[in-house]
Amino acid sequence: MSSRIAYLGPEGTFTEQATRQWDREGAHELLPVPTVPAALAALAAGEVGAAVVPFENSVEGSVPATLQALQETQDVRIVAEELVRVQFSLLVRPEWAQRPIRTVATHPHAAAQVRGWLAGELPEARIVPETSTARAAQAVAEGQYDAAIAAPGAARAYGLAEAAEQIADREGAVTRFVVLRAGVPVPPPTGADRTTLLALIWANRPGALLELLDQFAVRGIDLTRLESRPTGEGLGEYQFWIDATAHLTEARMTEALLGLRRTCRDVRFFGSYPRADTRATPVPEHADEQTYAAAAAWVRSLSGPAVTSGPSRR
Ligand SMILES: O=C(O)C(=O)Cc1ccccc1
Repeated sequence: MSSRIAYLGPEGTFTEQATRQWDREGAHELLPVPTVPAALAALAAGEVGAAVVPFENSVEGSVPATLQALQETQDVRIVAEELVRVQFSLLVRPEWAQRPIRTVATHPHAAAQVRGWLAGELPEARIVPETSTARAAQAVAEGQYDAAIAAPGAARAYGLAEAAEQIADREGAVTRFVVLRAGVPVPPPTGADRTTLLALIWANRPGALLELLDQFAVRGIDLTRLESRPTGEGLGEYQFWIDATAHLTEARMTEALLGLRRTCRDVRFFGSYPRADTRATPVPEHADEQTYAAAAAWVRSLSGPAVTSGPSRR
């Protein structure tokens, strides 16, 4: 398998920062690709061993292009996640610093996070969506637009000047990136793990969403993201992306998956992997491994000679 890593490029994206953070030792060759589907295609073709894509932002929510591309893939697993603090600068060609800014290019997720600043400072400018913030910076260097909104590092990569720094409407935004691989086993549990699922519920079934949520609620599993996305099959046909803070091999998660599989039209498993913040979510006593094991032992014991009292919990 290739040891190269594809990432949403070109050079200078936030995704590159996430990729370097994951490839701490710089052991892998990094391959910038223009779009998320291109990263997944390189993975499927075996041209790279892993792909890093933006997934979710603390201000703007999920990255729809990533969810869409993942919905269309087969056999891709999330094996890790990385968190990157994002900061945005307005980049211009140095020789153009005094010219009026009529066009500003950036990634839609970045545009959404600087909307207030743009409305105040450049109310007349046309905002042009690009495939990434660094692609926007590169296009400014090529003369296609007057300015780009990108990471400060993109200024260095493309010889641009920072006309304004720290322009996000909300400070401290964090983006979550996922590392994808194909045909690999699930990494072992660490005690602070996340599982990503896509569940397709039966349409026109009252209570179907409540039933889905109940699979987690009764087993003491905390959800960190729940997102409805259209299936594309027709109005009212929805599927749900779920991030749950438990590992596939934990009894409470295994049982929740059994429940989902029984009650949903389809369930796709996108992986169990360590949480980047390494924060372990407390497990309620009724849902921890020992309690599940004790309960299972009790059920097994029932087929033997009559028991006079129930088990103690531990
Ligand atoms: O375009 C980039 O630099 C990306 O990596 C995608 C992105 C865009 C805006 C916020 C976070 C990630």
